[in-house]
Amino acid sequence: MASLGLAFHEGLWWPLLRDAQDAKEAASECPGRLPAASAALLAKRISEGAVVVVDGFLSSAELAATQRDLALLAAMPGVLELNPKALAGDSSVRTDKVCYLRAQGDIRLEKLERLQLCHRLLRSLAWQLSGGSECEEGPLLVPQWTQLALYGGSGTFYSAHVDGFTFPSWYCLTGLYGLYLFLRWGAVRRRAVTAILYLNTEDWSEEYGGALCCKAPVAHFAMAGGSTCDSLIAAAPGFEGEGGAPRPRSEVWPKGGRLVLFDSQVVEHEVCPTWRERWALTLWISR
Ligand SMILES: O=C(O)CCC(=O)C(=O)O
Ligand SMILES: [Fe+2]
Repeated sequence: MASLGLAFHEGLWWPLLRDAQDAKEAASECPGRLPAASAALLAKRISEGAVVVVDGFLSSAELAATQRDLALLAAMPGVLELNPKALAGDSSVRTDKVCYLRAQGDIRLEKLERLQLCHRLLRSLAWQLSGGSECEEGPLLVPQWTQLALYGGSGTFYSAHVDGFTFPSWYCLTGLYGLYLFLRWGAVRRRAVTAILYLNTEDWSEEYGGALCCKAPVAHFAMAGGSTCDSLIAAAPGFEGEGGAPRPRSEVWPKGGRLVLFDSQVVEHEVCPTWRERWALTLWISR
């Protein structure tokens, strides 16, 4: 019983989602930036299993100001730590450094207004993606925290994985152990949409490596008139994979200001070895 309790408490659910907000509440701090008319299309593409890419989600000026914030943050001693897996002694899965940013009471963010804006913009996406109403599959839940990851430029990587975890139907036959796992993976099980905002140079070169490689087709858009636009334009013709065989592998370069969205339970992805510093701010929208 004690280990069940521990699984529940330590097992991601309590620490990670206890103070999550519903989508509407999370968006109340910051108006969503996606053009309202396009948000439904993006949600549809995500539900079809595509990796949605939106270029120009941040303007060049916002990106430059955010990069200044990142330099300040990186200079704060002990703020970026090795990721939890590597800290626990396993560096075979991922080698990035991370810092978890929280919406409230995070003094590190107090003076970093642009980074705060990025955090809020990500947190406002759930309400936009659900079309400003509750989703059929249940309301979306927005954690208070985002993950800021720094991949150093020495071949840092994150091997292939899926962000969520769906329990196979037979797992209930495993009895108490199944219940333990169910609780242990509580928050991961509840991840719905992964939202990543890249904070690197806009002209990221392929030589730098660091692609987000996905086993999924890409649906590519750009903000039509900069980050205050009222519509999205399809940056690549249509939905790659639509009508034909889905592309088995897509490479998404971590260009600054680019937003990437995908179904956390479905899309297998990896960060290929990076030869330049690579920053990514991630939110796992849950349910
Ligand atoms: O930074 C990226 O492009 C993806 C990172 C990732 O897959 C993760 O943190 O789960
Ligand atoms: Fe991931």
